[in-house]
Amino acid sequence: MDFTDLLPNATLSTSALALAVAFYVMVLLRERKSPLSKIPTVGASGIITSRFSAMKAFHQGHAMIQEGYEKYTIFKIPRFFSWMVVITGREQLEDIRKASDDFLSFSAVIEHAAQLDYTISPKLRADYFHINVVRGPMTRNIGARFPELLDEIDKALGDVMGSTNKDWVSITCYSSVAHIVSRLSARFFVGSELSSNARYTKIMQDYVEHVMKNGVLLRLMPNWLKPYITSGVFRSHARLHEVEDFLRPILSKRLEHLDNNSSDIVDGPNDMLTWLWNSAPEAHRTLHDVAIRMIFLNIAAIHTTASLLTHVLFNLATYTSYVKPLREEISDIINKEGWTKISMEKLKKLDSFVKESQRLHGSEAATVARIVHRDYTFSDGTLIPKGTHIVASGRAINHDERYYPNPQDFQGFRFLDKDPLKWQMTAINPEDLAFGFGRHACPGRFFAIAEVKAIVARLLLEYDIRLTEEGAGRPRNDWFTGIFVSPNRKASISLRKREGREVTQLSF
Ligand code: HEM
Repeated sequence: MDFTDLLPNATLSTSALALAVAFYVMVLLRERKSPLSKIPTVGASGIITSRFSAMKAFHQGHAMIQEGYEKYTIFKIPRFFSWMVVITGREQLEDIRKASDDFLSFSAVIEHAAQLDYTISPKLRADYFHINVVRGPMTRNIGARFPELLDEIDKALGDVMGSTNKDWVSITCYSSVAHIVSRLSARFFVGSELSSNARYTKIMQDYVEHVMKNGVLLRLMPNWLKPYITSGVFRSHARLHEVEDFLRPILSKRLEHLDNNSSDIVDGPNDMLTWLWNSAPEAHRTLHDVAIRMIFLNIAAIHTTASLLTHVLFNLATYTSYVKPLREEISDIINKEGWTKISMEKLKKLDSFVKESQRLHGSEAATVARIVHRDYTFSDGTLIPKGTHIVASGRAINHDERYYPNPQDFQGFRFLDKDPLKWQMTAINPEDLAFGFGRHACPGRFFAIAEVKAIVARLLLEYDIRLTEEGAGRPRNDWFTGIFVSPNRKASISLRKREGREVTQLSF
């Protein structure tokens, strides 16, 4: 072969190399100029090396956030396509609390992370009136509808335990609990017709997986491809139509009783379907609008509550010495006051036990997530450019010795004698970010906590509890994309009706 044959190829390779170098220099200059370059990095910060750190963060993001928390007040970690800026302190949280949505947006985080335009519907973000429904009528009606929740708990526990009520029954904890919570949401949101429908509760239960997992994959695709993949492969439209088919006949019946002047549903059942319809601006009074909001609220409600409840049950089964004092408190209050929302609020030991479970095991590595819509400057002068993801180091704060002595110990009654305004489950507090902070702090927390306490109280009075694999210790948590914590989904607990014996394995 003549050496000159290689020349065109060599010229091509040299041009490609020159282009790559030019691109590298351009990115380098842009990154150097970015205000983010002034913020310390955990992991590598080079253009190429930070990609390796991003890979590490995908598995170990929680450990990197812990490392940054111990060294800095503000830092960044690399994610695959962007930097994640992590704040650690009370002052920065106060800044976030004061900042308007024009600067720091929470809804943009959810829309982006879960690709809601594709996984549910672009109409969802046209109006967020459903958030006010949770803050208003939903929260106001917990007490009035508490007897129905109790009825649903008993039915759902019956599903999980089957007809056997003798000796230890082993249940896969997370899936069983998700089934119970999904039934309760369906009952409170639409009524017993759908809470007893296993297909409906399963669709709602599976929606979280759909938006979280498929949302991650959609983020990697170009926009033109997303509609085809979401519809053809991820079945987004089919799922939505199924929910609409469930809601259509129920809504139609309610629409037979419209107020002539306002087109509000009058005399309808006091539930989410009615509240959503009556709160919707005229342009959003459609089956589609109600269905997509029902789905969104189920996504917000089911996995979060089921995860907390699973942590609580793992802890009851692990730290069994708490069972007796908790049972005594529950019996005492229920005997005096009966089963009401108010009596749940009086269960102070249970409140502390649930909160400690959330603190030690359930807290997310990154909470209070916001996307910067307009360049934003924290009060210490740190400038964060538009488009950046900001989070707070929730888990590291929850495991900080300064706020929680012996933070790695499980102390079920840690919060019992502390100021309830700051330390009861429903309180929002910069030293515990489990329900977020500021204007977007979780509005569903009052419902979630009443629900968790009622399920645990009912369960403790009726059943004994233990780990199925007694010698193995508390089941280890799992991590999703390095920063989202989940209780072990496969682990079992065993329950025994408080009289009788016989062994069965049940799973949902
Ligand atoms: C243990 C259960 C729950 C946990 C741990 C939890 C946690 C959270 C967190 C961390 C946020 C973000 C707050 C922020 O970034 O500042 C949030 C927001 C939200 N949660 Fe919950 N949540 C739970 C249960 C529920 C329930 C039962 C509902 C009822 C529908 C609900 C509805 C919402 C809604 C609508 C938002 C968005 C608020 C907004 O955009 O302003 N959550 N939740």
